Amino acid sequence: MTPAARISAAIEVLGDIEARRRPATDALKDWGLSHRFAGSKDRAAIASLVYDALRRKASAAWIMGENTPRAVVLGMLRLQRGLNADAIAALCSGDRFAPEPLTGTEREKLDAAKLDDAPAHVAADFPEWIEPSLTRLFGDDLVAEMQALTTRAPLDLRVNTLKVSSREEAHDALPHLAAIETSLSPLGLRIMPGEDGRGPAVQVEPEFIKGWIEIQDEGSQLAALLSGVKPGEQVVDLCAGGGGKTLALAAMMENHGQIYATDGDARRLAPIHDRLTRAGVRNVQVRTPRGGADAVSDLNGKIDCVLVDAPCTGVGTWRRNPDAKWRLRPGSLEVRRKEQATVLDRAASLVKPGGRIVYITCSILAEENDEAIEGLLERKSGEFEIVSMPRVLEAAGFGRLAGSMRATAHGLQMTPLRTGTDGFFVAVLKKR
Ligand SMILES: C[S@@+](CC[C@H](N)C(=O)[O-])C[C@H]1O[C@@H](n2cnc3c(N)ncnc32)[C@H](O)[C@@H]1O
Repeated sequence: MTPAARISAAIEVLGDIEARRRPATDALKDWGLSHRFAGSKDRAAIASLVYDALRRKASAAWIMGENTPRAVVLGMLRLQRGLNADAIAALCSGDRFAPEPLTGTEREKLDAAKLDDAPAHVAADFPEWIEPSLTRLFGDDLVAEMQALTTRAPLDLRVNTLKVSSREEAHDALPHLAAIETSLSPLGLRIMPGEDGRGPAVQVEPEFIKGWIEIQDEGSQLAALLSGVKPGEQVVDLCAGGGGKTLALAAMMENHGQIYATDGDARRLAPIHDRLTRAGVRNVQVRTPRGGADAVSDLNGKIDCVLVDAPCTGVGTWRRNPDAKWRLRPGSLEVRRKEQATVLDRAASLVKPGGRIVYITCSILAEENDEAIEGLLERKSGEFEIVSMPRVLEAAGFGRLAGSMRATAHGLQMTPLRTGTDGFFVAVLKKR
């Protein structure tokens, strides 16, 4: 397919996403099924155009003065890909499979491409209704912070110290990935996205299959490291899901002590078994819930550290899932908040006196971060105290990071702008 034909395809897919209000992955999959002639490079290029258009949907529509899929794709080519009006006109030739030629107005709009008067939620591409929450967190940095969340995310790897002695060893074994060492996590390797937005297929690397490396955002690595878990501790990973954090905790504990990994949804736990084996983890008991029964009821009051990697809106991962932001609704935030209260209450009964709850979300919304913590403190009046973030950072050996992370009322906020990671929140509560 020509570059112009790929743009036509991206406009078509975007139209499908809008018309049927469906996730981008589904629309792209359907497009691929009905256009079997398109090769894998074409599909990847089209997906990349669609995701970039979703990243800049509001600002692209603003500069074009209309909200059609064509306008959004054209505006994105200008704003996100940096093409000038001439380059875009050359692509829109009207030839077979190419988009129709630019109208005079489109050309003028692309030439001007002005966002100066755009309101913050347009200039930085987020739903207007979350602006009050974001303003409370970011203040004057609102636009810069949210614009950083419209960029493409790198692919981060965590080096598994149960299998490799050092990050350097893994790095040296994978020179063709052109990875760089992450600056904050001592275990991270970072692969920048390619021109077309694609990353390498890390899962086929022999080192991945041997368990030397895991795919994990640097922010997620840091969140696990800030838990400060140590060899010999009793730990519950209450929302373990596919086990991303569980694996990181097991490596920190050097396979000593015990991690109980569970999740409210048994299906989410399914991949964890293979991942534990591949990573050489031997200190994890997977507790799969059955028939609605609590899988860790025997552990009440016995646990040193309960990790709550809470269900959340995932606003902090919008670089990777840009269509999720346009589907976020107040109702879904409310549902997540109730789930967060449930998991925090469950964690509160598992932790022993003197033990701690480490609360993590991949969100930047105060409603599911500081406010979730405030909710627990109120419900369990006097039982818990916040561990101050300088202490958490010092204890985990990360005192030097205090300046890069944003301190909130009760925890720490990582963001693409401040830490170059996904937007992660971490708070630590100690049981008195
Ligand atoms: C952010 S995901 C976990 C990701 C995982 N820890 C990782 O690092 O790969 C949140 C998880 O919370 C689980 N969850 C939701 N409500 C829950 C509940 N009441 N009890 C336990 N887990 C729950 C979801 O099924 C989901 O797997």
